[in-house]
Amino acid sequence: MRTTFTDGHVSVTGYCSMKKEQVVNCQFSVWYPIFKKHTIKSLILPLPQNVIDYLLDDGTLVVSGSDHNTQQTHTNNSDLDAEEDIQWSDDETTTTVTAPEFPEFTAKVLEAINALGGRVFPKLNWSAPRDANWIALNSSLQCHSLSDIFLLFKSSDFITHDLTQPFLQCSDQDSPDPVVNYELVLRKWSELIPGGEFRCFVKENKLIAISQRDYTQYYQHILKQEEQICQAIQEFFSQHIQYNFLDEDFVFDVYRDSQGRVWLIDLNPFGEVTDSLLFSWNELTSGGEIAQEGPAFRYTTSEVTVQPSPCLSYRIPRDFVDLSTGEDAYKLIDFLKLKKSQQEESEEEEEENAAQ
Ligand SMILES: Nc1ncnc2c1ncn2[C@@H]1O[C@H](COP(=O)(O)OP(=O)(O)OP(=O)(O)O)[C@@H](O)[C@H]1O
Ligand SMILES: [Mg+2]
Repeated sequence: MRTTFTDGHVSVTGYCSMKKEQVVNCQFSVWYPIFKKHTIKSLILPLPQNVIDYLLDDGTLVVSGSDHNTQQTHTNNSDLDAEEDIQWSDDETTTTVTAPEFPEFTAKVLEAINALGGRVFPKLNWSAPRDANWIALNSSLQCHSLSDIFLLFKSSDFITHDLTQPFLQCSDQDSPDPVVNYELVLRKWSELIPGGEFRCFVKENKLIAISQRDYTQYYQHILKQEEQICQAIQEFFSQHIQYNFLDEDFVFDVYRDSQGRVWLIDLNPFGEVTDSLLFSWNELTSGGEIAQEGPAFRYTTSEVTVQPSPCLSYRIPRDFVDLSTGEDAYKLIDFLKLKKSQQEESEEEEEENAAQ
């Protein structure tokens, strides 16, 4: 969920009157228990306040490597003979940048990651850090440790949006903001083929529209199987989703796997915080041509309309910008250190694998 979307769609506000309650209902921990059987296995961990504070503190991007078993050096002077140790001193006083440690939380997260098979997709109450995948060593949202998760979360505007202004675009601004209990959502990593993902718009409990999710690409199979796809999604909706959610207006995302089985991926508020993809919010709310008979189904039909990836515009590395303006050298240093330790670790793994 986010406030702005720089994908060429014109963002016009005021089409729908999304309420704070609707946003509350779309939190992962609200919908997951209802639709557990039809979605990817996930675990929810409450986020302690000190972890929230750390995620919001953009003074330093310090990511602890302690759960990686790498020897990060937060040192006293006696260790300084190690070649790689750098001490940042500020005249007489020595400042050592220390990554905060959250031993209890780290243990819980690692346990959850292991229970989910060692590789997870992380989210907060609403959003995944999709705008930050470029920063990860593997350029993916796949995480193996808490430091992988922290690096993505601290680099993501979508995550900051969840933490600071989840009710920004709601029409009932005069009412007090509902209390949000922040949660770390860990989902079992699943190799989803982007061409199998669709976004479905539900208004007054009626499925009115379906859009290809990755609309920047042309997928021939969608064109070929238009009927079957639309049919499978409609059946999934009427059998498992319709009337089972707390709201009558919402947006749900599905994945149709290679066997044709449909899975629920996410639930989103029916409103402009949710990207309307190949529709416009005006169309979806005005009740015009859409959904006279069954849902309208839209997908990209040729290479000609292929557009650049919507998240490209998020890829300006904030840390480099800050460094260039001289505001915070530590950020870049920590970032580079982290990259280095991850690199070394993956090299070690490779060596171990090679040795076996
Ligand atoms: N468990 C998973 N394993 C691997 N990839 C996943 C997993 N869950 C989701 N994804 C991928 O990440 C994308 C984004 O996931 P999700 O919809 O949960 O994020 P979001 O922040 O709610 O996105 P949006 O802002 O579009 O609603 C999905 O379209 C899918 O491609
Ligand atoms: Mg979503």
